[in-house]
Amino acid sequence: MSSSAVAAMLCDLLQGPIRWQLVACGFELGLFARLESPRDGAALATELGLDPTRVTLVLDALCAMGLLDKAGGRYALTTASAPYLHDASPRCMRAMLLGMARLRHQGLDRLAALLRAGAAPADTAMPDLTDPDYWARGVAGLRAFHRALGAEEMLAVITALPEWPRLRRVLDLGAGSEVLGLALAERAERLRVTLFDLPGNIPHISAALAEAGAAAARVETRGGDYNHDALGEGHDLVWSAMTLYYAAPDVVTLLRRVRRSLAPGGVFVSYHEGLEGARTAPEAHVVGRLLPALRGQDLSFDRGVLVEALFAAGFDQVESRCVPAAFGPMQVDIARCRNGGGRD
Ligand SMILES: C[S@@+](CC[C@H](N)C(=O)[O-])C[C@H]1O[C@@H](n2cnc3c(N)ncnc32)[C@H](O)[C@@H]1O
Repeated sequence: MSSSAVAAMLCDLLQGPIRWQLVACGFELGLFARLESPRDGAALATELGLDPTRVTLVLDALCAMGLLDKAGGRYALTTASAPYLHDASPRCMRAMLLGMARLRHQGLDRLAALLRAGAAPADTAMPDLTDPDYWARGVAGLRAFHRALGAEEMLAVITALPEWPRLRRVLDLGAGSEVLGLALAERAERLRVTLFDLPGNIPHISAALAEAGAAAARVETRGGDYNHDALGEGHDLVWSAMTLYYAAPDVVTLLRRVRRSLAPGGVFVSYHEGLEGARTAPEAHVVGRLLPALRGQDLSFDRGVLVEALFAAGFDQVESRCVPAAFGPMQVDIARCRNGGGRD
């Protein structure tokens, strides 16, 4: 990076927290939900019991960010921002962004204190990512992520597989929500999809499936711990995205069980980050996941670790490539067995 680019980047850093707090404030006060059509800023403030002058300043700043339009003193969501900011939109990112902010920002204002020797201050304790209740609460956030952009990015990887036209049985390991499974079932009538997740998450996922359309009849849930409970068998595709961190006692053991759950000719696809440069890149993952890492949950995989684990688990063909994604580049590892099956 040139020195002038470094200077510009350092100046831009000052904007980041302000931009995020403006969006968080818009969600918290219900501003976005009231700006579907143009509204007078002062009238909106009065309706919400807020200070009209200060609300106008905030609305102007949201306009400056490109999230609102202002015309004749009236404010409204833009065509591009409305799907992500309006609560009634199926792609609203509210639950996702607020959940991710809790995970990624909590304790940020005490970063220096966290680096001192000794235990992290109790008041900045992070959620325990191995706690089943954490994920049950997180289904809403994951669903919002999947609806807004995640499922689309993942679907593109799956439908590009050479096996796609003949896939019938799919297992989504650590699914997080019903969104990807439903999108797959809607895309191809031949597909039967099993969503495997921790038991605490299943009622939330099943409830959403019960409200979904006809394709939901071909999507089933299975609650369990993928380290101990049966994964089923005869899968043409096992998909696992951003979940293998929780493999125990190690990832090779889980991947061996995944291989055995495949039908002859079946394929396993992993969608996880791959850190490079001695864990200094990509910036999106290294910086984005810093706070959890500082709490001792430095879970990101180094690039190549999962490829090695796949070979160790008995797969004999592994293709690996990097794809762009909203939260930073992701490594797609596609594993097959030449002997055509998952048997040892
Ligand atoms: C970061 S989320 C990823 C969700 C989704 N696959 C995605 O890519 O957005 C991790 C998921 O793995 C699930 N999970 C964690 N440990 C698990 C275990 N031992 N057995 C089954 N699922 C597990 C969590 O409940 C959560 O839904």
